[in-house]
This record gives sequence, C-alpha cells and structure tokens, in this order.
Amino acid sequence: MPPLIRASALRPVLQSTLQLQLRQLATRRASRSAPTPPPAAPPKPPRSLTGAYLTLAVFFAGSAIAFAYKMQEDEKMLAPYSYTQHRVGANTLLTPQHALLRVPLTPDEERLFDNLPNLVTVHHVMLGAPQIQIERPYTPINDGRLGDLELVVKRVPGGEVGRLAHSLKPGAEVAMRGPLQTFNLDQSQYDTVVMISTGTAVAPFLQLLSKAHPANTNFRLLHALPNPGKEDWATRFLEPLQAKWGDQLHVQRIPPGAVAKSDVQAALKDAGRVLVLVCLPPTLMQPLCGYLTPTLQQGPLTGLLRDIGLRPDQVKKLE
Ligand SMILES: Cc1cc2nc3c(=O)[nH]c(=O)nc-3n(C[C@H](O)[C@H](O)[C@H](O)COP(=O)(O)OP(=O)(O)OC[C@H]3O[C@@H](n4cnc5c(N)ncnc54)[C@H](O)[C@@H]3O)c2cc1C
Repeated sequence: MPPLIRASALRPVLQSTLQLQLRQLATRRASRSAPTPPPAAPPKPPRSLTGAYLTLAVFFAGSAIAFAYKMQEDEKMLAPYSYTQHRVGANTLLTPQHALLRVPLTPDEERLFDNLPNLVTVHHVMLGAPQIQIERPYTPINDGRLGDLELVVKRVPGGEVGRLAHSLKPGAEVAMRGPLQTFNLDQSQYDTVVMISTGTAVAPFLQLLSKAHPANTNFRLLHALPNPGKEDWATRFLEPLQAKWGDQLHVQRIPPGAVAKSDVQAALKDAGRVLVLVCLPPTLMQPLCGYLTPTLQQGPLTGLLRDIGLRPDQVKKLE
C-alpha cells in the first residue's frame, strides 16, 4: 500500500515550521539580552519657568519682610494722637532751670513738620509722663525738618514734666506725640510781623524764624531779658537767626515785666500791614492785649494794643 503522504511533500511544511520556531527563539533571546528602558521620567518644566517661580517666591518673601519691618517702624514713628517712645540724643543744661533736649527724628518724622502750602507752620509736641498720666506741650525752637528736635524745657518748682525732662539722660526714652499745629503764618499778607515774648515763650518765634525764608516781610522781636541774676539762654539761638535774616530781623531785648508802651510803639513804626504775635504768661498778656478765653479762643482785644489803635485781626495771642 502506497504511503498516504510522501516525505518530499512534508519537507516544506517542516522547513517553514522550523524557520518560525527559529525566528521566535531569536526574538526571545534578543528581548532577553536588550536592557530594560528606564521608566519614563515625568516631564520637566522648562528651565526658564522654574527660574520665574523662584524669582516670584523671593520677591514675595522679600515684600513680606519689608512690610513687617515697615509696620514695626510705623508703630514707633512720631504721631499726633498716640504716644511713641523716642530716644533722647542729648540733654544739656543751658541754665540751672533750662534744659536743651535733643530728640533725633527719622526722615519720615521730619516730613511731619512740613509747612502747609504757602504758609509757615509752627508746631509743638506733647511730652508725656505715663506713670502719672499727664502730658505738657513744648514748642521746638528749631525747624523739625532738619534733624534733631530741640526743646528748651524750663523746670518750675513742683513741675512734673519739667522734672522728668531734666532727668532724662542721653539714650533714655521719652514718650512723645505730635507734631500739633500751633499757628500758621502767611508771610505775603504782612509787611511787618511783631513778636512779643518772655522766657521759653520765645520758642514759637525761634521756630518761625528758623522755618520762614526772607522775602518781603520784616520781623521785629521784642523779647524780655531774664530777671536780674538769671542767665540769658536765648542769645545763643538768636545770633544765627540774626545772621540768616540780616536787616529783615530786628531783635530788641526789653526789660522783664509789663511790656512798655514805648517799646510797642517803636516796633510798630512804619510797619505797614502788620501782625502782632504775643506769647506771654497770662499775667503779662492781660495788660497788653487781654486773656485768651478758657477754651483758648482769642477773646476780645483789650489793653495796650487796643489802646494804641490795633484791630483784633492784627493781633494773635499764643497760649
Ligand atoms: C503751646 C505751648 C507750648 C509750650 N512750650 C513750652 C516750651 O517750649 N518750654 C517750656 O518750658 N514750657 C513750655 N510750655 C509750658 C509747658 O507746657 C508746661 O506748662 C510747663 O513746662 C510746666 O509743666 P510741669 O509739668 O513741669 O509743671 P506743672 O506740674 O504743670 O506745674 C507745677 C507748678 O508750676 C506752676 N507753673 C507752671 N508753669 C510755670 C512757669 N512757666 N513759671 C512758673 N511756674 C509755673 C504751675 O502753676 C504749678 O503750680 C508750653 C505751653 C504751651 C501751652
């Protein structure tokens, strides 16, 4: 019986099966010997974007630190209606009764002493004695925009804040608030400004002459000499002002006590459009021009200044 399938017929089938198995084997070997590729890394942000994030983070951190610092500085800054502590720069006795207190200001604080537009603004500050909850006003004798605030504080018998001010050593802290406006002067309205004072009441005039600039107005100061035997501390502050103002400032030292009619009349001679500023204790102010009212309004003009013919709008009484 002939075989059902001849061997020659089987040969191509066997060959193709063998080739297939060889190919599979080769593929398996190849796949085994090839290194496994590493897992795909997460896509990296572009290098420039990372830099931007970093810059932003540094910027925000810097701003936050600057803001916190500014808040802290603001809390320490001189302000009109809340007390802040200020370090005394120097405290010198001008006479046994008068201390010159120097309080350094920061540039931001200096700007608080700016003039109102087209005016010369005279300011005062309040010194506090927190332990006994009192405060007293003091008028800087200089232009606060130029650095240290200079206060001349008189020590009076039994005076609380005067005693405190005299006791302050350089580097000590003092509670202060301000500045507060004392008065404003529009120089352009006057040909002559007459100023009458005694003792530390010259302070607003020293500040006015420090802050104002020579223009067309003449200033005449009648300032009382101290009582016999007392030292005169004002001269050293008047001399540089005289140099600044030249002929436009006339300083006349008058005897202590009631202001004499002849001195006032001399100061008013050829005065043109005149303003008289008066800063005196009540006992001396009363015969010259009358009291301020209890609420510190001007009150009626009476006394010598009314008698020599001045109108109320030509006189300003300072507390
Ligand atoms: C706007 C303004 C600015 C001022 N500027 C200055 C200034 O630059 N320098 C300055 O020294 N003062 C100035 N004073 C006065 C100051 O505010 C205080 O009134 C003064 O320093 C006394 O305060 P004290 O706490 O030491 O005395 P207090 O405890 O108030 O008074 C104690 C006793 O002393 C009496 N007394 C008060 N003042 C005087 C005096 N001048 N002479 C004699 N006895 C007095 C009181 O009647 C009281 O019996 C200013 C006042 C005002 C309203």
